[in-house]
Amino acid sequence: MIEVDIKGRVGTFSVEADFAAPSGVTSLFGQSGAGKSTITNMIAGLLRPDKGRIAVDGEVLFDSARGINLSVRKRRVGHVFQDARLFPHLTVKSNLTFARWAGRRQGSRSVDEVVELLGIAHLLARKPGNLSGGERQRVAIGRALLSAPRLLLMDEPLASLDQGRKSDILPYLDRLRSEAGLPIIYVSHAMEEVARLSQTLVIVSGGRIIAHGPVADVLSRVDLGRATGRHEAGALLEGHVTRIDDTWGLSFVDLRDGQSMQVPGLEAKLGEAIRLRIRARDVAIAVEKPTGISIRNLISGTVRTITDETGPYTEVLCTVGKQSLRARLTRASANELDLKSGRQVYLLVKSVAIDRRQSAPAPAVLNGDAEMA
Ligand SMILES: Nc1ncnc2c1ncn2[C@@H]1O[C@H](COP(=O)(O)OP(=O)(O)OP(=O)(O)O)[C@@H](O)[C@H]1O
Repeated sequence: MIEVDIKGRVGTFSVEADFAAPSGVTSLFGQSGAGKSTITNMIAGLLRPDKGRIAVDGEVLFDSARGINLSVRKRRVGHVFQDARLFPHLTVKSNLTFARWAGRRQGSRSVDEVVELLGIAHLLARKPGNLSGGERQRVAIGRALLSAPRLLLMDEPLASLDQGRKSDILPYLDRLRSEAGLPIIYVSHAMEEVARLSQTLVIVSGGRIIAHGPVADVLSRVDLGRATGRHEAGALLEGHVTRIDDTWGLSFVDLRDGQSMQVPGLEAKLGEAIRLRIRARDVAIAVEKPTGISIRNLISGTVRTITDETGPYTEVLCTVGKQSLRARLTRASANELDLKSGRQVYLLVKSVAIDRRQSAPAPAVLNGDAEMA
């Protein structure tokens, strides 16, 4: 459990952050300059808040009322930055073992375990200058893990990588989330990463927390508009792979309400829990079941809300079983179909719109609903 309730400033910029998150990955998401790094630097002990309290798993790192302000070292926060910040003159192995020594305490993980977790065994003899950006970041994550942290703080760890390298490293982050067994704060302004990795989402804007909670709940909030980015806005659906059709390369993912989605090219095993991110702009709505159509996913749902916008677009939030889907339509279409709260509709999702980057193993628990584990 991470508990943050702080007020502070850097220069003329003030932050006020109050959120609590259960274990797992908590993402801080916001536009550039929103205050994400300022908040994380306060958690790490690199900046001092004016007042408040920060605790991780009941261990108090900062409490102005009680005069507690642990040093950076005593906080035991493993910090991974956008640039890997490895020692250039040391080999990968020495970078890793140095971290273990510098942590001055025996962590629960051995170097071998961390090397295996991050797939960096073949890099041990090399120096950072001879690694790709993605490899360097994996070593940096390994180094942070070996310093025996109680919290892992990752500040835009993929921001300096191109799309290909990002896709290479994301599966390691999925593994890290499920196997590292420590709370992770993940800072990003890439919705794709945040939606894939997080259990808890914290939206930062203008130095304030404007929303926080289970990631699927926050992403289904159409009122957050600009703060979550309209172009990338979407919802999460979770389910298990119930059937794999090798002939057509399709996996069937149940939506826990008797319906299923067909996803192409999914590298998942039968029975595996999967999280799918469906962007609002990839969803269309029909008020009657369409026939003679190439779209394979016709999901039945109920309109919950429609945003009241003045521009050409509107967003329609629909309930699908216990989950939500968002559709971005023109206001003219929504008006023509007479969409209203409570109306039964069909949500049309092109299978090709759900690409592999958008589909990932589901974290252990979403929405705190044990049934979804
Ligand atoms: N040392 C500083 N002195 C004065 N102002 C600062 C300092 N550090 C950051 N700021 C300002 O505080 C605001 C928040 O910066 P911060 O780095 O926390 O944002 P961010 O959300 O992490 O952005 P990005 O995604 O671009 O890294 C910005 O307006 C920034 O210019």
